[in-house]
Amino acid sequence: MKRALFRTRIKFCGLTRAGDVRLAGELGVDAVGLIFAGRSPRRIEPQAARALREALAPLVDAVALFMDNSAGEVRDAITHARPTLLQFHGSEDDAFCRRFGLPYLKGIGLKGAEAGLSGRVLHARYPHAAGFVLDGHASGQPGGSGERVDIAAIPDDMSKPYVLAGGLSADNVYAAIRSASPWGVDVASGIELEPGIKDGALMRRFVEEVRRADCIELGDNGDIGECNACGR
Ligand SMILES: O=C(O)c1ccccc1NCC(=O)[C@H](O)[C@H](O)COP(=O)(O)O
Repeated sequence: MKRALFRTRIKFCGLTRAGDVRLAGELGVDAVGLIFAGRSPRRIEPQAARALREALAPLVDAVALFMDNSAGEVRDAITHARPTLLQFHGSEDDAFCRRFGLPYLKGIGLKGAEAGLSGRVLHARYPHAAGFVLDGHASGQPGGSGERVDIAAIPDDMSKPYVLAGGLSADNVYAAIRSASPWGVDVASGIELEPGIKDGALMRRFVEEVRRADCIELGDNGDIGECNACGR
């Protein structure tokens, strides 16, 4: 695949402070994840989400993340956070995920019960998903654990966009993008001091490494060429 002008999307997940949301926007991150899953140490209350939403720059997506929340909880979060995208990480089915009238991503744990599922099966199971978050943890487990995603476990027949997640950091995201060419990358613990408390320097380095990976132009034969923009 020729990657000239390709831009890997970046999602920072589990933000709890308005300053972190502002910095994410300034760094050019595409989406920030606000977590409403009961099992998350990064969980925020819907009322707190309102302030975070107001700190978000224009043209940056707010993603509301759930894991087996009730429909009432999802609606309440939507009212306060006004997300542009939903992300479901539990055993929700397609009918549940689509009933809120917003595009959604389905989180899939690449270990355990969902390991080995083909892209065809995932697309048939979640026909209305806008895309998938392919995560390093076991299915049924919460994300944000820093468990490293196994690139070899990614189904090779994904036709919808997928966001790669699980144990990514500034130290490994370059290699992950180069080997998997995902639509986007998602990170929670790899840019944190502690759950929900992001670190500005780690956030910045993560973005720089994604940009560096995008800068490399791969020819049709997989050869690495020079970046048109910076000549490196
Ligand atoms: O991050 C959480 O606390 C979380 C809890 C419950 C369900 C999903 C959760 N996060 C999902 C994400 O999108 C994370 O960013 C993704 O799992 C990557 O996390 P990490 O390995 O820490 O970078």
